[in-house]
Amino acid sequence: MPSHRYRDVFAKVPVAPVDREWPDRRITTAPLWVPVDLRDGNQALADPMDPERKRRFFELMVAMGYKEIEVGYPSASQTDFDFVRLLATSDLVPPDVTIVVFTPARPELIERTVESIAGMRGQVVIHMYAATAPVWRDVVLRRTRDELASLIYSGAEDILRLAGEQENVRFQFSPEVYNLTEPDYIMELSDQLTKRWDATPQRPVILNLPATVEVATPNVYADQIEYMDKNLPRRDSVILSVHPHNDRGTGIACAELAVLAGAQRVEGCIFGNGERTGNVDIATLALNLHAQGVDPMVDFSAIDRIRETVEYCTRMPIHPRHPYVGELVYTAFSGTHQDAIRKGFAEHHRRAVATGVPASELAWDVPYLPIDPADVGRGYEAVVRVNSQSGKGGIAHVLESSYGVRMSSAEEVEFARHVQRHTDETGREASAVELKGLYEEVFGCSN
Ligand SMILES: CC(=O)SCCNC(=O)CCNC(=O)[C@H](O)C(C)(C)COP(=O)(O)OP(=O)(O)OC[C@H]1O[C@@H](n2cnc3c(N)ncnc32)[C@H](O)[C@@H]1OP(=O)(O)O
Ligand SMILES: CC(C)C(=O)C(=O)O
Repeated sequence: MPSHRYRDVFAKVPVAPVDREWPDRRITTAPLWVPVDLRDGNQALADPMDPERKRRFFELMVAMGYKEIEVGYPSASQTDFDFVRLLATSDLVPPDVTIVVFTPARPELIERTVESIAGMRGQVVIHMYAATAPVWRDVVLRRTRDELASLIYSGAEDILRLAGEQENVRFQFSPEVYNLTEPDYIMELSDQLTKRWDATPQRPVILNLPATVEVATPNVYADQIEYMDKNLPRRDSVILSVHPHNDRGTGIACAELAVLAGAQRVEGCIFGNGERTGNVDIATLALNLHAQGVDPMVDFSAIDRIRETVEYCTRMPIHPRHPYVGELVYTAFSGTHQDAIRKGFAEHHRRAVATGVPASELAWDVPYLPIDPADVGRGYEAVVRVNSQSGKGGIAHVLESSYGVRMSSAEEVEFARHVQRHTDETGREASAVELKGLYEEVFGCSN
């Protein structure tokens, strides 16, 4: 492998030293989640969402309780523009939901973006971006630092001129590929933008710091965020936001460490659609909080319905091992896992009876299941499934939970031998019905 062709992040950009505090902190409240499925997710699809899909996805996000939603790139396509117009002219947006529209720093596209939000009654954020990292400056935009800064300030002034008088409008800036941009440059841009946009605690500016392409271990991103948190001018008038992608497969860790490091707002996609390996998965982030006893402030109690809508709108299936939502994530095939789960369930129900606390409210300590599948609307039928990797505990659990069949310890051992022979022969999973048939063959009746 020609690994010598690549350099680590430290060879590409100065990472400012920070007296880091994030490793000692804990997350005790949910950040503000901002789903960008209708923009960053949408732009990565082979077939972008049609109006009906956009609307269905938007309604899903509102129903789940998201309070700020990026709804599109209105200057990109008529579909995007029309969708924002639909939101501006209908009652689809509840009063407590803020709409975000996305634009590059190009005057004609800013104008079109502002046109799209005319008449919007609720809160709106105009989100302007420009790539600030050296390779993008030199190769893509072909501008020096100063020239690019002028382009950004000019975009900021255009936005202010066209929409600054609208009291329901706030401003956001994203230095694209923040994680590869010099910190002093971001500091300078941020200082100028918060000054020009007149950021105040009442009308804060959102500074969104994207890991547009993941390039380093998550601790480096956390340091980069904590540095901004500690050094940004007008910090109390800035909402510090992050936007991790998942190129190294560590988008979740980047987002979590960034929140520890001071990020107040997290952009991502539900189940992680997005450019290349995706945006950070804000469903996993939310349910990670839930699993630590922190209210995620969004509702995943019917996760399969959410999955169906997301799959329909993106036309992409969700992997069976996807955290919290995958078909197999609450299922054990292997014997010792099944045995532990079975004992864990029994103990859980014993404690429920002993304490009088309903099983659905009782503290959860069932081995191998980080959360109770019922919290996300899953049943228990699929928790234990049987194949040649299974053992007597799991087999007994399936028979008991599906048919109320209880075996003695000796019967469990004997029956497991028969099942093992059967699954070894077939090489497949044995369903509950098959197990019942086998049981009747072996013991001659169903008790
Ligand atoms: C990290 C992100 O996710 S960024 C968002 C990416 N999303 C999308 O691109 C989806 C929607 N985009 C589009 O529909 C189109 O790209 C449009 C309508 C915005 C622009 O289309 P076109 O005018 O045809 O330009 P094109 O797509 O080739 O973009 C490249 C031009 O934009 C310029 N540009 C790129 N980013 C920015 C920016 N943030 N601000 C200002 N100019 C920019 C480039 O320098 C280039 O200009 P040049 O042609 O003078 O060299
Ligand atoms: C411009 C920002 C928000 C973005 O989409 C990215 O950098 O990935």
